[in-house]
Amino acid sequence: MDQRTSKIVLVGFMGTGKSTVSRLLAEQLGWSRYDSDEVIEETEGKISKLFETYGEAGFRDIESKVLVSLLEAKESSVIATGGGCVLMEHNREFMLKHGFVVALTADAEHIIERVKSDTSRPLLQGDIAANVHRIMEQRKHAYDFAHLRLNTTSLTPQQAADMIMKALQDK
Ligand SMILES: Nc1ncnc2c1ncn2[C@@H]1O[C@H](COP(=O)(O)OP(=O)(O)O)[C@@H](O)[C@H]1O
Ligand SMILES: O=C(O)C1=C[C@@H](OP(=O)(O)O)[C@@H](O)[C@H](O)C1
Ligand SMILES: [Mg+2]
Repeated sequence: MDQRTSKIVLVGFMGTGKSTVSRLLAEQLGWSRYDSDEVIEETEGKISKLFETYGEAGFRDIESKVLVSLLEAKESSVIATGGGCVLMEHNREFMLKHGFVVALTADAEHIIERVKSDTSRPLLQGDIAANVHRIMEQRKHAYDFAHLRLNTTSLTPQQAADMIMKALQDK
């Protein structure tokens, strides 16, 4: 990890709490916070529209560019990524090089409960439960590369943030 600046990068499946926990962590650390999905929506438009117009591959290209720019910025920050950005090897390498990468996990049933009334994730629309199970199976090892894994199934977002803070102090 580049020692000139510090970055905490949260990765994990949709609904594991990356966006939520990143807010708490950034507040606790007094660091900036970025969420790649929010940056994309501010600069390029709604994620569902981007999937419609450019397909998933087009969205991934935009996402990778945003991720690289956030990781290269010379400031300490907490970065919440979208759940699929880990699918590109280059992104995984870049995250490991520039930050402390924390993978949030949760079991499928809790994830379904957390995301079922949210229509903002195009990959989950339709039969949300079936889509969660199918994509989780496809990505079952996708988050294994992280420096740290944290199962949030029975944690509140604050407890998850506290455990990440503790891991940083013990590092
Ligand atoms: N540890 C948790 N326990 C219960 N609900 C959670 C937890 N973390 C996040 N949530 C809720 O789950 C939903 C998805 O969280 P979010 O932070 O958007 O996940 P992600 O960014 O990983 O997709 C939100 O409604 C959030 O409030
Ligand atoms: O896992 C994925 O492929 C995606 C996750 C989403 O972000 P969250 O993980 O924050 O839900 C968002 O980037 C997009 O809908 C695609
Ligand atoms: Mg998110």
